[in-house]
Parts: sequence; C-alpha cells; structure tokens
Amino acid sequence: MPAHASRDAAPDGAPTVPTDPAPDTALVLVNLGTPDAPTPSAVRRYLGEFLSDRRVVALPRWLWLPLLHLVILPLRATPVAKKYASIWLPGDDGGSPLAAHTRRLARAVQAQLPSLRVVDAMRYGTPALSARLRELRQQGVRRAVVLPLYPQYSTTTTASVADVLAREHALPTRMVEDYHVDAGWLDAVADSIRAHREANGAGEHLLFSFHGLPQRLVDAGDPYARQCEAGAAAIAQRLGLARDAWTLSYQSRFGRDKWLEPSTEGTLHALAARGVRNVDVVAPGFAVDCIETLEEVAMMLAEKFAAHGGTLRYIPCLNDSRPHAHALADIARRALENWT
Ligand SMILES: C=CC1=C(C)c2cc3[nH]c(cc4nc(cc5[nH]c(cc1n2)c(C)c5CCC(=O)O)C(CCC(=O)O)=C4C)c(C)c3C=C
Ligand SMILES: [Fe+2]
Ligand SMILES: [Fe+2]
Repeated sequence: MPAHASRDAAPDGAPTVPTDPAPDTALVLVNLGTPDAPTPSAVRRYLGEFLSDRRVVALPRWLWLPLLHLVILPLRATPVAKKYASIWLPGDDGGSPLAAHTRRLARAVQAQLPSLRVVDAMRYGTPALSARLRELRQQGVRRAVVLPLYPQYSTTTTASVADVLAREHALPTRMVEDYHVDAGWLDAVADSIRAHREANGAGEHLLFSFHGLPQRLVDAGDPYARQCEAGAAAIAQRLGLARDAWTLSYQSRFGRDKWLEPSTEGTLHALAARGVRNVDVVAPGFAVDCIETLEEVAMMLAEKFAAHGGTLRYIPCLNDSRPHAHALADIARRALENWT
C-alpha cells in the first residue's frame, strides 16, 4: 500500500485505523532522460531536446541548431535507435533501461521512505521534471527534495537540473548537488564490486569508466573530473586495491572537441597490449544502467577486448538494489534535516 493511501474503512464508513495523511514532502529522483521508443523518430525527438540545451552544447545557436537538425540528428537517429533496440527491456515495466531502472529505483527508495512521496523524473523527455513538480503540487505536496542521479556534479548535467528548478516555481525545492564521496554510496559501490568479483572471479585489473566531458569545461572550473578521481580512489581504497591494480578512464565521447583522457577504449587497448587478459569494468558515474554502459561497455567494448584475446567483465550499476536505495534514502533524509 502506498504510504499516502487510506487504510480499510469499516462497512459503515467509520475508519478502523487512523488514516495516514498524504505526504506533504516529496523526493524527486531525476535522471538524464531517454527515448520513449527504440525508433529513429523517438531518438530524434529525445536527442533534439537534449542536445539543444546550452548546458550540454554551448556553441552559438545560429551555428549549432542548423548543424544539429540538418546533419547530426539525420545521421545519428537510425544507428542510435538500433543500439537502443539491442538493449530495450521487455514487458509492462520495461522500456529503455535508463527509464525502467530509474522507475524501479524510485519504488525501492519509496519503500525506505514511507513518510515521503518518492517519484522519478527526467531532465529531457518523459516523465518531464517540470511536469512532475506541477503534478506533485496538485497532489497536495508542499515541498520537494530533488536528487539528480549524478553522483558527480557537472555543469552539463546537475546545473541543467538546477536550471529547471530556477524557472519552474511549482514548489519550494532543495537540490542535492552531488554525492561523489558520500560514505553510504561509496560502500554500496565497493560492496557491489566485491560481490561481483566473488561470484564471477576477479579480473587482473579494475577499470573505473566514467562518462566523459569536453576538457574545455573542466579547464573552465567544472569539478566533475576531480570528483570522479576522488570517488574512484575512495572505492579502490575500500577494496584494498594497490594503485597499479586500477585505472580511471572516460567513455562516451561525442563530437570533435578534446574530451577528458584517458579514454576507456584507449585504456582497454593499452591493457591488452600489456598482456592483461581479464579486466573488470565498473561505471560508478551512472546510477543505473543505460545505453552507455550496456551497449557501449558491456557489448561494444567487451567485443573489442575479446578480439584482443581478453575477457571484459562488466559490473552492473547499482540500479534498484537495496544498498543503492538505502544510500539514496539517507542522502535525502540529510537534505531534509538541513532544509533551511
Ligand atoms: C556534448 C555532448 C554530451 C555531454 C557534454 C554529455 C555529458 C554527460 N552525459 C551523462 C550521462 C549520460 N549520457 C547519456 C547519453 C548521451 N550523452 C550524449 C552526449 C553528451 N553527454 C549523447 C549524444 C547521448 C545519447 C546516446 C548517443 O547518441 O550516443 C546517457 C544515457 C541515456 C540513455 O538513454 O540511456 C547518460 C546516463 C553525464 C553524466 C555527463 C556529464 C558528466
Ligand atoms: Fe551523455
Ligand atoms: Fe555512447
């Protein structure tokens, strides 16, 4: 029973147990967004919205929008739709892995926080963050903690969620900026790596693969890379790994700019050239599995590494696991305690 639902009423209508009040506080778990279908038109719609955000691509609009709509989207929609089709989850609770896992994660966090109303939302596509906030207000919610599912802060992701909060005045909100060295989250990631290695055997090397970012943004002060480094080091320390037993790299490069180095693909190449045959890859920048982890790492990069004679074992994201839900619930509780 959802926390806000009434309990049974006696046949004469008198309540047998006191009725729970509807929660007046919400927790909104926000993820990036994803297409509604694995089709070129849905991918075009999603990428069109995502890549039109100045936080993501800062080129002058007169230059970027024609390039995006006349070149990039027509070229990208069909091949990217095929990639989504290869990872699409079946069933009523399926769909794009990013959407399905985020929805399930919100349910898992709801189970930990019965006195709040916990919902999922997306920065691009549906369920849209702005619509979710208005919906919550209509349901009687009076304030919301907004938790972007980005452990590391970036101007391209977290700040873009803050942009929506700044222009959407449906509810008073407080946003969690990052949780890259939150002890509960670090423990959850370290425990998931340990459990995976115990169940499947430990590779000779552990690769922490984070989504990349243009180097220019880092040079301009984006703390993302520093936070990735601090988090990876803290997780490696919890696992008792020697410094030469793990590497941090960046994946999912887009466009022609110089992006953060080293790249995940180049690092795997270098490891193979050094004779490393078994590599475990974990992607702690992604709260839930998505096209970038499932298609790019677990399928495409694993195949390339196999072509060098090696085995890449992909360690899944925390997704809707209990330790993940527990860590996020603690972060949300603290944000509420510190609400000023
Ligand atoms: C300039 C382009 C991009 C920047 C900057 C960028 C930053 C960034 N992205 C994530 C997390 C995710 N990105 C995902 C997909 C994705 N990212 C880009 C481009 C940039 N990302 C594109 C074009 C795509 C779509 C796929 C493709 O066309 O190749 C996803 C997965 C979405 C899904 O549907 O599964 C996530 C998650 C972070 C954390 C980040 C900055 C730190
Ligand atoms: Fe991205
Ligand atoms: Fe990608």
